[in-house]
Amino acid sequence: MALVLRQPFALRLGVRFRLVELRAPLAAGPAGSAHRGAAALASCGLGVGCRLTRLTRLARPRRRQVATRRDPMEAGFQAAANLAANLAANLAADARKTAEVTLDPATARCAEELQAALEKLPRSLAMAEDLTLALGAFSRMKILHRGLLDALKDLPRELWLKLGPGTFVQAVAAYASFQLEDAEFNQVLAELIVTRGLKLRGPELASLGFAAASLGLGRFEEVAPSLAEAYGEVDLRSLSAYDLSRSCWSLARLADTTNSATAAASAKRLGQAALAQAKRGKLFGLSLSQVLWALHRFGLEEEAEKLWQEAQGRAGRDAFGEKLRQSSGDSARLLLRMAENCESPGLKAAVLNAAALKSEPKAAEAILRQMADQELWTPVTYRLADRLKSQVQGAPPAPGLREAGRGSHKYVRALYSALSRAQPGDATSALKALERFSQSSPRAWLKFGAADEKGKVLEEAWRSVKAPKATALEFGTFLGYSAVKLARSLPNSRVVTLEMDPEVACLAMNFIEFAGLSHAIDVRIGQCEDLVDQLSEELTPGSIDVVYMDHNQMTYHHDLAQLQQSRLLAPEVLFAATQGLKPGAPLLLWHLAQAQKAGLWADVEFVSCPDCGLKLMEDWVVLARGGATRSLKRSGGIVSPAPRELQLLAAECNLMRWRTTRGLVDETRWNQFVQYVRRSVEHFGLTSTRHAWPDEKNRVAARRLQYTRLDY
Ligand SMILES: C[S@@+](CC[C@H](N)C(=O)[O-])C[C@H]1O[C@@H](n2cnc3c(N)ncnc32)[C@H](O)[C@@H]1O
Repeated sequence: MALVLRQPFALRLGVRFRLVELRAPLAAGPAGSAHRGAAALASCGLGVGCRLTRLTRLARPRRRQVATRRDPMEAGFQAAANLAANLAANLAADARKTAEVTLDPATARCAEELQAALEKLPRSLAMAEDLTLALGAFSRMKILHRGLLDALKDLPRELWLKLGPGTFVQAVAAYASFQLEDAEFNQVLAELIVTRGLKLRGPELASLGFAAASLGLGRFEEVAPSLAEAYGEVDLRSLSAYDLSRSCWSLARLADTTNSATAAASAKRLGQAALAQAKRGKLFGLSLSQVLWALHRFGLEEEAEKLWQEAQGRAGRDAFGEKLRQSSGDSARLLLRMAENCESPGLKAAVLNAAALKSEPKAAEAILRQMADQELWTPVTYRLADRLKSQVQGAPPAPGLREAGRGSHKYVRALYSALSRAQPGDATSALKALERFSQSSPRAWLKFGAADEKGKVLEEAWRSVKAPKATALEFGTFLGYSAVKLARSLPNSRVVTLEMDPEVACLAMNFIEFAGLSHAIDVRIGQCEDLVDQLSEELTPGSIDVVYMDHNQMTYHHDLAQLQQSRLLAPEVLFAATQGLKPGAPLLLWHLAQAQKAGLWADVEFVSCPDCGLKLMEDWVVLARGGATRSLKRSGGIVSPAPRELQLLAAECNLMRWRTTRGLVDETRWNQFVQYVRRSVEHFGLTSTRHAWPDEKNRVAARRLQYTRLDY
């Protein structure tokens, strides 16, 4: 059965895989009996029975009965798969810490045993079930196992069709959690979803829909209608708030939201069920923001408003972020509401300052008065009051609050450190103060992609832009450090900068006002993908002269493709991105190199620099200049998909990003990992084109480092 693509090929690059890292629940795979697994593994002669004793003792007994395989090879694979499930179960049960499981030699041995068994094992239904079990376990442990992924991809179609519905969903969900961009296999999965039919229980349907949306299967015409219909039939009372919200989100990602009555009707039902959950106090934060986002996409504004009224007391940052993006007109009112939930006085004052910055003068005056009553004026408020010629008597007296307050987050402390050390209106001293804060201790370190040597390379490139009144678009504002650098490097420019975290965006607005650049820098709150859609309605085609990306390396190439299709880019656009090697954006490197060969970019550079002042850490700044012979907007149809090795490498880079958030990757491991990324991309002809190291010896030493992989 051939599935029809919903979009022309040229548009396919724009299909998104966003939110998976943030929102993907780790696929819930089945788990077999630990004891059976141990016995089977011992009996098949792989020689690890004794090691298993320790591991199985840690595991919680699992209820699911798994038939023991007769064939010794099958039994060995089953045992290894059970072992993987036990390792993951220990993790889930909190019996062991993430670090232990990821770095544990037992995990490495289990991965090797699976690989060894896979190489010899004939494909059968039993094998496919065990494969699903093992892949689900590795997905939950956030460890990539290439052999398992390859085996899943190569499973014969008849086995896919024989898998029970639950196992099928688990297999697709586990695969999707790795975010591979394999268009060919996606087509196979899309076809299977449609062919097999969707008679599933509610939670299974939620998992499958989420996996399909994460993989971008909505591009295949039949997938969205099938899922929409299935959502329409399922008993929504069986869904938790979590499953309801991801179902709603998935449907909006998969379906053509402007032209599908079935999908809109299912979205409405899901929205009503979400409202019921909100009334019980069960829908908040990210889940709430997903439903709001989806209802808005379907044009179900009344439903979205009812839901917001019900749930806003428990909204959290994500939902406020989404609401702020949707209602640009009353952003000040929303920020005032958000400020009520800020515990630290420093953050509260910063959010109120941001509300005043977003208000008309009369409303801003009222906010300043409210802040004075609460003694929340900061140096930023004094600057703003000056600009507005406010009549309000500030409190505390000038210069105002310069301490973030006890228990404040590092980012808030960083802002206040700048407010207390730098000169108001002096961008250079403000930037220096942030740098000093970041360097003051390892715990204070902040990720500024445009600092140090990389900063010099970027500033030099920005200064070379010839457009007299350039418009620059930045992805990832954070505290506004690079936005200020951009605005300084491009005199008379307008910088639009995109930030998904509303509190962080408020801190940035404060920093920018303090640096005296509010007139030049416009901070927009929301997911960049949605904000770019909004910008393309607002700006004239060809109006963006500079793009700078420093947000999520996994999506750089999609975000660039979206910009190209939006026609917003000027023909001579300068595209710049940092973190090309750390954690790595192999797919962006591939796409740019391919597009340059196709004559879409006049010039592409990968500049090797030390990362953020760290001596042996290599990173690449990516620069691409327009002005080529072919129109940039056509690149989607010309650039060939990245080879599988690079797709897998991109997934590994993403897992390293995740491990960093768990404190699993120290500086030494990062130094080694980036060299592994460098060697891997060099196999595909992607090499650095120039070096900007203050000390060449360090670059040479860094390039000798070897990495022991955490993935398999
Ligand atoms: C490394 S920081 C940016 C640093 C900043 N450019 C600088 O040097 O000052 C990345 C920022 O991107 C934001 N971000 C990540 N993904 C995003 C997305 N999809 N849309 C908007 N912002 C995003 C994060 O919240 C974070 O604040």
